[in-house]
Amino acid sequence: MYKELIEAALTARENAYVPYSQFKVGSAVLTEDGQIISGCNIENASYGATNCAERTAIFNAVSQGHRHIKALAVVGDTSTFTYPCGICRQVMVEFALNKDIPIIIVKNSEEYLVKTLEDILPGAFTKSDLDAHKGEKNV
Ligand SMILES: O=c1ccn([C@H]2C[C@H](O)[C@@H](CO)O2)c(=O)[nH]1
Ligand SMILES: [Zn+2]
Repeated sequence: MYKELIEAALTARENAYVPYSQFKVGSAVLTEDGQIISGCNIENASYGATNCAERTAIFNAVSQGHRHIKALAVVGDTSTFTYPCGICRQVMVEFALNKDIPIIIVKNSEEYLVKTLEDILPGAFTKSDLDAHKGEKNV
């Protein structure tokens, strides 16, 4: 079922720009209209400017006009499962169709785990928290 998304993440990993960590990561997202859009990690000599594969894939989708993702796959470069970092989890929440979308943690094309976004970032801070604040503010 997730085969195409996993293959897109594996292919995207080939373009990872990782001169500092040598740790290649690939990711792919499924858009609301069924497109698959991918991304890789892109490092920088100023390490903090590095962009993870998951955010590259999401930002790539958003910059092509998509506002909601229905699923995301991520694959690292080891014999273990690579989970998304905290910043990427928060960015996923911003653009996910809902908190139950599948996040597919891939080891290789045969071995993967399927979690939900709520599983990996329970009780996330969202736009609705800001909306609640606006409604309650009395200055
Ligand atoms: O889920 C992850 C975890 C790490 N990285 C990248 C960031 C950096 O380039 C390298 C090492 O942290 O891996 C990702 O792209 N996604
Ligand atoms: Zn990340």
